[in-house]
Amino acid sequence: MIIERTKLKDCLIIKPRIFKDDRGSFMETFRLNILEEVLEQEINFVQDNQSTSYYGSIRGLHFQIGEKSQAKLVRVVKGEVLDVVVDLRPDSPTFKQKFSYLLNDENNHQLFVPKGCAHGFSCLSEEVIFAYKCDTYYDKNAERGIYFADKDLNIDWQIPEKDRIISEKDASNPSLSEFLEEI
Ligand SMILES: Cc1cn([C@H]2C[C@H](O)[C@@H](COP(=O)(O)OP(=O)(O)O[C@H]3O[C@H](C)C(=O)[C@H](O)[C@H]3O)O2)c(=O)[nH]c1=O
Repeated sequence: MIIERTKLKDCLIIKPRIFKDDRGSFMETFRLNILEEVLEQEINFVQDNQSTSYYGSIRGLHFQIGEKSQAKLVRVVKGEVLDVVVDLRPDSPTFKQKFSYLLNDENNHQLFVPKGCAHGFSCLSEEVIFAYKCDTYYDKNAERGIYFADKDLNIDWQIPEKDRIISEKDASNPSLSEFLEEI
């Protein structure tokens, strides 16, 4: 398992070692000690999630606030996504910067999304099974979102406008500047 840093502090790319033979393949998808060693902090994942998305779906940009802020370890079990992380940590040198990365069932890479960041992904393949760990339980009251097509973030989700599938909730998220005015 190789862990690489990204331009966002503590946002990591995890590259599992894949063992292939005539039967198929094997990989370790999670090793707490390796992650904690790189992050130099304890991680206590408490909840696993899984979603299925169809081509054109864009889920995000989501995060939980305050004590309910979540770190996530995200991966694609099937298909391909463009995964996007936005740094919302005011004290971070990359505050308001984004990081995008392709996750798919070929490279089997994963992303560690640190607390204080918004997260989302676009479904680039016909169907995606997306699985991830969270270090804080879901709390609907602490859930916030930023508009996926925020003009300042200018994220290229790689989905033509006519093909996009967005939830009503996500279509009505505030812009980044509107959210920052509230905090
Ligand atoms: C996240 C979550 C949702 N739910 C319920 C709430 C809704 O009734 C239903 C669908 O929720 P939502 O539309 O928020 O699901 P996503 O759009 O996939 O949300 C996720 O999308 C992006 C990619 C993220 O990074 C977040 O982890 C998460 O917000 O599941 C739960 O019961 N528990 C949960 O932990």
